[in-house]
Amino acid sequence: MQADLLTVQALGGHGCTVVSAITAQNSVAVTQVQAVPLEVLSNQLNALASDLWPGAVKIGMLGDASQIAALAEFLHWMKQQPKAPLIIWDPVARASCGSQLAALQLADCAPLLRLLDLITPNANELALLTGIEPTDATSLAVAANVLLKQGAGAVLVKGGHLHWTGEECQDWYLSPTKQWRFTSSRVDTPHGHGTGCTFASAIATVLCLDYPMDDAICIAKAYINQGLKGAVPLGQGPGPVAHLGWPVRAEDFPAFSLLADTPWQHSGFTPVDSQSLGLYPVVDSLAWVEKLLGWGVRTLQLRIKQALTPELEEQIAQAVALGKQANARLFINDHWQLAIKLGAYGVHLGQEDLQQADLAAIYQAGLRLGISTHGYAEIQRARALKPSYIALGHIFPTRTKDMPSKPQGLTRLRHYVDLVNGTPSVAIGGISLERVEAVASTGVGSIAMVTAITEASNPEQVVRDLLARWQNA
Ligand SMILES: Cc1ncc(COP(=O)(O)OP(=O)(O)O)c(N)n1
Ligand SMILES: Cc1ncsc1CCOP(=O)(O)O
Ligand SMILES: [Mg+2]
Repeated sequence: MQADLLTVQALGGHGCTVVSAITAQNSVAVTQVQAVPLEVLSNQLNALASDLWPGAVKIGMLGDASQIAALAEFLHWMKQQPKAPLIIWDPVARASCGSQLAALQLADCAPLLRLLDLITPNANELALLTGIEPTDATSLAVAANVLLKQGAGAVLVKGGHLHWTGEECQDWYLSPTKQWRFTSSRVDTPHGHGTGCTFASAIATVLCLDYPMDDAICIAKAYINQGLKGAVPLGQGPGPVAHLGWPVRAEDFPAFSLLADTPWQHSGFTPVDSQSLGLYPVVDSLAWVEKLLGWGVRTLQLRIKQALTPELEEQIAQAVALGKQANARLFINDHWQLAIKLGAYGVHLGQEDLQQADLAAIYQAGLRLGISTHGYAEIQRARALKPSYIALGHIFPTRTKDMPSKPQGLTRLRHYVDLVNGTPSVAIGGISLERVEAVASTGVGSIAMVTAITEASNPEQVVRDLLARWQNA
């Protein structure tokens, strides 16, 4: 519980606690576990809920089956209220010193499982709950599915005890619609007391700060990695994981992939010839490409959201020829086959496009590749592909495209610029002339935009002003 509160505090949340059991424990052993009476449990829950409604509830060890039932009843009520909290359960069975803390029986847990947005068992807890040892990817998925069938929204199997993954620590996220893997190198330290609680509390806190689940897990994992690297011995057993604030070092973040992604080793897409791509208009016609090149633009994108037709091919062919003549960096959006066929400078692909496109063909053809991202996890997925640039968006509200994600804002953009760690970066979404200096101050290498140019009453003047402002920013 101390680890929970330190984590919530360090990541910018405010934590309140409900004690389910009093334990006598130190870094070496747990010598007593005494569940509190049900009345005491429910009085604590009511006291907090009537005062400070939570954005998320993180549950740790529960004393016995009657507590699980009482808590489930309370959370069921909470879930029906207007601002239902997210509920995350770290089903603690053992302390990190090895002592048994609680027995976990699936039948007892069923009323709670169906209320969960996320459950975060390690390999032992998953096996205790489901009776299935996760000895490989298949058995892990079968075991996780047992919990999903009980109604849990998602299962994150923590990789600390998944020894078959070798030097890698892999955390597996499975929900009815999403399957992800978060991979880090194992941190070699005996000091990891409180790691499980810290991880789940970090996820809960970051979700409360309005990050999506994939980002919350990514940030929580980076928080754990930096905390393990910074852990020092205190007491005679494993020292506590350190609480070092919002993670910012790229090396602490896990790799992120969809389970459907095919691993692929290569030395990196052809680089762009400048760390800073500068002004990057995104337009939907050959006529715009021609005008922009004439006004001095040297990075641009042809984004025609249309199926492949001979007319489209002709437009793209002419745009590629114009781009070459002007020695410009012309990226083709989505239509990677045509881009390869016509020898374009580069291709821009989004996260969904990555699943359809033949990346190896783009790589072998020597085309540059830009990838869209909308947060920490997608940036990590993109980084693993070693693209020519990474686009970060959408920074401000945009009318140009329906975005499933929320605007990122400048603070997150600053963090993302650190995370891309040297890969050229592009900011996109709602960027206008007035916002150039603020966006440039984040250190991002380029500003991409649509309507600030295409809907301007004097686009040529706006482009010339944008070029000048970027130069001076
Ligand atoms: C520079 C840049 N950033 C992001 C996008 C968006 O790409 P994507 O997510 O694939 O969406 P569509 O543009 O295809 O609708 C982009 N095109 N360019
Ligand atoms: C294609 C795209 N991808 C993310 S935001 C965006 C549109 C940006 O348009 P605008 O500059 O008009 O906000
Ligand atoms: Mg696309």
